[in-house]
Amino acid sequence: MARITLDLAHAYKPNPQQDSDYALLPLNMVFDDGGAYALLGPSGCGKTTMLNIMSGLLVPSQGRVLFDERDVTRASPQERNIAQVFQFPVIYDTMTVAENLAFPLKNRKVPEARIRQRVGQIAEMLEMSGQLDQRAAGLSADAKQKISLGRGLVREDVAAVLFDEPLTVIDPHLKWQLRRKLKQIHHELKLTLIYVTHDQVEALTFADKVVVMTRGRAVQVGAPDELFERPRHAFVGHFIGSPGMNFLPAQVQEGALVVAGQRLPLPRALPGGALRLGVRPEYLVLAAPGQAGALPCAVARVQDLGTHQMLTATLGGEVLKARCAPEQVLPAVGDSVWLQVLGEHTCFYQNEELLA
Ligand SMILES: Nc1ncnc2c1ncn2[C@@H]1O[C@H](COP(=O)(O)OP(=O)(O)OP(=O)(O)O)[C@@H](O)[C@H]1O
Repeated sequence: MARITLDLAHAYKPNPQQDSDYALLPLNMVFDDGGAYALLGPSGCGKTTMLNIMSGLLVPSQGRVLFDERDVTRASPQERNIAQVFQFPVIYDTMTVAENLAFPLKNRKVPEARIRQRVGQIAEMLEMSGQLDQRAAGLSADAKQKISLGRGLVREDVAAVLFDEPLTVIDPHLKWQLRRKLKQIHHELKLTLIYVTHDQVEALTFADKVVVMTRGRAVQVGAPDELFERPRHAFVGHFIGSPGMNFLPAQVQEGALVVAGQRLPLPRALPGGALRLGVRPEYLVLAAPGQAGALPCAVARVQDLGTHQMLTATLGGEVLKARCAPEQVLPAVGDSVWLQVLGEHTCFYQNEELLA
């Protein structure tokens, strides 16, 4: 295994002039040996570009890639000793499940006894022990993709295992199980795993550290709870969570915080200029009329979502969402409601960046 350092940028077109010419803007990032990482972001943000640069399928247009201290910028995937799992199964239909799992080990001339042991271990982890002697051809798409996962995980000597949206073809119920399974496998095998997805649930369940990306930029690398509690960039607040963070334009004026034309006590030292106040629906609670740090809003919608209720309210032209307990008695549509926008979980952003 290896610690992977990226100090690079990538543009597919020659002579990039502006930020939008880059698939990956200049970045400096370290993936620790043995870590479980997810690269998370919307379509086109640069996840696959970053993964392909790590695997050696793509040479960055500037900068370099290090595996530990070794410069591998121009080394092939084989030279880097990387295992990869793609969206669709890459297996041999004519071989049995066991032969498929053994293949990467046979190629590396691992002794037979060790191969049997390791194939047995991986099959057990993926709950495929009963299918080891079956031919892959007759298996479902889900089972075939499980074999692909197994082939990615079977070698002990790889620098890292890279996954590119590996659960896309998997049935939703099994997907849920496999996400958890992969996390457990990571703890048992202690391999460096890097997992590309645009699905936050997948990223947050699987990874110890999530790299959140938008428009070619890695805007935050953090544990799932850090991304939830202290999004360092407004995009992270918006992208993580369901729904994402509420944002309100705000300004410091004469020692007060002005939000939607109302003056609130300044919660902490904040600079002048345009700010954005961010508060997650989970922390936007109902308050008594006139309570410090609360604002009067109009109830636009109340939804019973089983595990919780979602209250949607408007404040001037802004829309706010509050996640409320299922049994909480909520005001009716059209009523006025006071919502606590200031509290210990409230974040402030300037130019999209979290202020200290
Ligand atoms: N071979 C290529 N040639 C030119 N531009 C490319 C190429 N591959 C990707 N791009 C562009 O680079 C940017 C990043 O693409 P990339 O595939 O890395 O994003 P992604 O986050 O993996 O998206 P998706 O989830 O849709 O695969 C996009 O604007 C894309 O159009």
